[in-house]
Amino acid sequence: MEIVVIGGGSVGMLIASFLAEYNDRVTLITHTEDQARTLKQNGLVRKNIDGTTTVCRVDAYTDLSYLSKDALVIVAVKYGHLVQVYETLQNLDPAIPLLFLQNGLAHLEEADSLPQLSIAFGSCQFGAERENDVMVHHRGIGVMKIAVEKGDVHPFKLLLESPNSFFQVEFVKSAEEMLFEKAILNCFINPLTAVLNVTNGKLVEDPSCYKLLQNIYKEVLNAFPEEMSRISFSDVVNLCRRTASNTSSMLGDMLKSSPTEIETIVGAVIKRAAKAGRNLPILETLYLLVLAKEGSGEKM
Ligand SMILES: NC(=O)C1=CN([C@@H]2O[C@H](COP(=O)(O)OP(=O)(O)OC[C@H]3O[C@@H](n4cnc5c(N)ncnc54)[C@H](OP(=O)(O)O)[C@@H]3O)[C@@H](O)[C@H]2O)C=CC1
Ligand SMILES: CC(C)(CO)C(=O)C(=O)O
Repeated sequence: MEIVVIGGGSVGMLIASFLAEYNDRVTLITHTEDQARTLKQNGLVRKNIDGTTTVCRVDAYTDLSYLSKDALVIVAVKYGHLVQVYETLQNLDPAIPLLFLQNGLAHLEEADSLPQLSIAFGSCQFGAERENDVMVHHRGIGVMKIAVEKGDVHPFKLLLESPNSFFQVEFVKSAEEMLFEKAILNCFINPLTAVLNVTNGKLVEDPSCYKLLQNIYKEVLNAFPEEMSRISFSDVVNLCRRTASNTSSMLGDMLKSSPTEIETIVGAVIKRAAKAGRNLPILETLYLLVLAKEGSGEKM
């Protein structure tokens, strides 16, 4: 089966490189002709956690017009780019299975209304950082969780076949639960790293950041006692440690002066707390700080 990854950024390049290790029909859909051409010429280069380099062959295009009928399509663009991608997907064969890898909550309902019969959502607990058109750094080991929201689970099972222990996939039952838990984890890491301009590891190395993390944890625990029974404070600390050298995707956006995913991650969690009559004042402050920084257009 062909695997097509839309989005030649950090996550798209990283997973395409792992998938290409055991599937010789991996295609990346990039934004620019330049990136597609260089990828085809030079291959996709992954800088591994242990300092080694892996080069994989992938195909690359800027659109899906050539797509074969037996493809699995993985969407690895930022939330803000999904509107454009949805338009393309509307015109694809409904039999083509789709997997969405965005952080946040807003895309869950939106993607459900696409014509495709099999739709799954993923939650990536690894760190990835694109260096240039052909090179990506693997910045933290973590599983990719997948929940099949509708349709056939079978086409997604192919993702379980990776022989590489650094790329592990796990199936879970509820996409809603999985995405909410990941959004909560992102609420601890993404806005703080974006505001402070630090890597994920700094949040647990610096005593003041650590205290802030503890305070946010207490606040979120109070707002969502049931959901938080599945997320311990050590889960938060471990995610920071496992992705210590990563620039979070939100900080990455700030550094590029690109729109962040603050609404679909932190905004959505604050709204859900408000519905339950709970306030999240620390998180709301971070949310506003990110919005203010974004609005100022200041490059960090
Ligand atoms: N980076 C990380 O460590 C992690 C990220 N995530 C999540 O994964 C998702 C993707 O993030 P990330 O990979 O970091 O983002 P990036 O911005 O690095 O990558 C997204 C890529 O998609 C490209 N793109 C946008 N629209 C299209 C399109 N229509 N067709 C083809 N390519 C397109 C962008 O091109 P251009 O730059 O030209 O716009 C960019 O190269 C986000 O939701 C993020 O929150 C989850 C876990 C970890
Ligand atoms: C897993 C983590 C926190 C890695 O940085 C991430 O999801 C992100 O950067 O958006």
